[in-house]
Amino acid sequence: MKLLTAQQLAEADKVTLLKQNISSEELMERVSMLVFNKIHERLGGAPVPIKIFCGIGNNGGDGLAIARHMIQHGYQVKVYITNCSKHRSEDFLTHYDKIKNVTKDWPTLLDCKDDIPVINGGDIVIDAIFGIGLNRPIDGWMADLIKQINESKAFIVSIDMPSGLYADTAQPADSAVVRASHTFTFNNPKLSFFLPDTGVFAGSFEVIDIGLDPEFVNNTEPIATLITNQAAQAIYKPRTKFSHKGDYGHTLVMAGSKGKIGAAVLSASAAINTGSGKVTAYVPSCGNNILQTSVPEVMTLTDAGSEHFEGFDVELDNYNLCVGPGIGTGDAVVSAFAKAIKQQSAPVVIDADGINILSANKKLIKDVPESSVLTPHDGELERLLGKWSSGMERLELAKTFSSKHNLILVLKGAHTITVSGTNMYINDSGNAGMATAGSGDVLSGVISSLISQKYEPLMAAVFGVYIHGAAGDLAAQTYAHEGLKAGIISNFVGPAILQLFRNDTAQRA
Ligand SMILES: NC(=O)C1=CN([C@@H]2O[C@H](COP(=O)(O)OP(=O)(O)OC[C@H]3O[C@@H](n4cnc5c(N)ncnc54)[C@H](O)[C@@H]3O)[C@@H](O)[C@H]2O)[C@@H](O)CC1
Ligand SMILES: [K+]
Repeated sequence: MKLLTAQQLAEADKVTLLKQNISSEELMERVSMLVFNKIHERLGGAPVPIKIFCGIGNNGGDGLAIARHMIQHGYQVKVYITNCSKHRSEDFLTHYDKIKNVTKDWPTLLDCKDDIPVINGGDIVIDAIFGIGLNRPIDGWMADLIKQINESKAFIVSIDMPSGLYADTAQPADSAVVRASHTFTFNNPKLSFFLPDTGVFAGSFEVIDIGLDPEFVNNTEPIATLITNQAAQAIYKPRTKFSHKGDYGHTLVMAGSKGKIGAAVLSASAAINTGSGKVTAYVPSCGNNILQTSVPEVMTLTDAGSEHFEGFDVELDNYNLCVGPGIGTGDAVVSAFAKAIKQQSAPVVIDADGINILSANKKLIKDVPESSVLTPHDGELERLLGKWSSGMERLELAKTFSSKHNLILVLKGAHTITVSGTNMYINDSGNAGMATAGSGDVLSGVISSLISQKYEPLMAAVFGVYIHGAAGDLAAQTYAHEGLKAGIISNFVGPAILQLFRNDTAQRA
C-alpha cells in the first residue's frame, strides 16, 4: 500500500472531484457515510453519550456530517465547534447548515477554556478538529481542550488523523495531540502512525478507502510503501521443479565469539530454515562443536582464533556473506572484519557488532559492497548516524546515509523500516514478543539466505523483514508474546511462508 503525504492527499482530493465530476460536498457525504457505517456497525445503536468536537475546516465538516447521520439514527450526540478562526471552509459551512435540519440542539461554539465541556469516562469522543490541514502546533485554549480530551477516560475516535498530529513531518516537542483509541484514516495510514514517538497517538487504526482517483494514486511517488501480506506475496519466488541445492546459494555466516556462539547458531540456522541451499558457519574454533551438534545441516569453518576472530581465511567460491552477530569489537576482530568485507564484491548483510565496527571505523564503510544490507537496532543506528530528535529526523538521517553510501538500512522496531536511497518500506508484521535476545541474529540469517537465493538485496531485506515478523506472529499464537524466543521464531519461518498464501491478511498476534 502506498503512503501518500498530506499534500499529495489534498491534491488527490481535488483531482478526484474533477475526474469523478462530483462536488466536494458529495465527496464529504461519501466519506462521512463510510465512517458512520463503521461506527454504527460497532455501536449498534447503543445509547452512549457521544461528544463530537469539530474544527472549522474540512475535518470539522466530516465531523458535522458524521454527527448528522448519527442524530438521524437516534444516537445521543452533542456537537461542539472549536471556534478558533473566522476562516471556515466552505464544506464546513455547508454541513453546519445541514445539521440544523436534523436537530434543534444546535452545535455549541467553544471560544475559550471556560467553554470546554466536562468529558466523562463513559463518553465516546469523536475528534474531528484537525486532519491533514494542520499547519502549526495547537496552542492556547485548544491545547487545553486536547489535554482534557486525553485526560478523560472516554473512548476517543479520531477522524482521518488524531488532531494535532503531523502526518509526515517532524512534530515539535510537547505539542498538543489527541491520543486516539482508534483512528479512521482516509486512503492510507499516515507516515507518523508508524514511528515510535508519534504512532502512539493514532491508537489502533483502520484505513477507509474513500475512492480517490486510482490513476492519480498509481502515478504518485509515495513517501513510503507499507509491506502487507499481499505485497510480500508479490515478492516471493517459488522454486522450480528441476532445481537443485546449487540454485539456492551458499550463505557464509561469520558470527560468534566465546559466550556468544549462540548468535552464530541462530543466524546460521535461520539461513538454512529460510532455504539457503547450503550454509557454512565461520566461527572462532571454540564454536565448532557447538555448531556441529546443534545444527547438523550447517557446515563449519573455524578461524585460527579460539575465542574470537583473528583473521578471515575462507577459501570458498561463490558464497554470500552475513557478518556481525556476536563477533565483538576488539582490535583483532576489527582487522578480521575489515579483511572479510574487503574480499567481497557481492552485497553482504552486516548486523550487530559488524555495524558497531563500522561506526567506530567509518573509513571501512567505503569497503562495504554496494547494495549491502545493514540491520541496526536503534542503539546501533545512533552509533552509526548520530542522535536524532524525532522519528522523522531518524528517517531523514537514514535516507541521507543510504543514498551517500549506496547501502540498504533496515531500521528495526515495532514497524521495521527498510530504507534504500529515498525509498522507504514499512513492515506490517511482527509483535512485541519479538523484542527478545537473538531475534536480530535470526533476521540477519533470513535476509542473507534470501540474497543467496537470488532475491535482489532490497527485496531480500523487505521480504525477509516481513516473513520474520510473520513467523513471530504465527509463533505467538502458540507461545504467547512472553514465550517467544529467537530459535522459535526461526522455526516458524517455513510455516509463515505457507501462511502467506493461506490468508489475504497475515494474522497479527
Ligand atoms: N474534499 C476534501 O477536500 C476532503 C477532505 N476531507 C477531510 O478534510 C480534512 C482536511 O481538511 P482541511 O484541509 O480543511 O484541513 P483541516 O480541517 O485539517 O484544518 C484546516 C484549518 O485549520 C487551520 N489550522 C491548521 N492548523 C491549525 C492550528 N494548529 N490551530 C488553529 N488552526 C489551524 C487551517 O488554517 C485551516 O483553516 C481531511 O483530514 C479530511 O478529514 C475528507 O472529507 C475527504 C474529502
Ligand atoms: K481529527
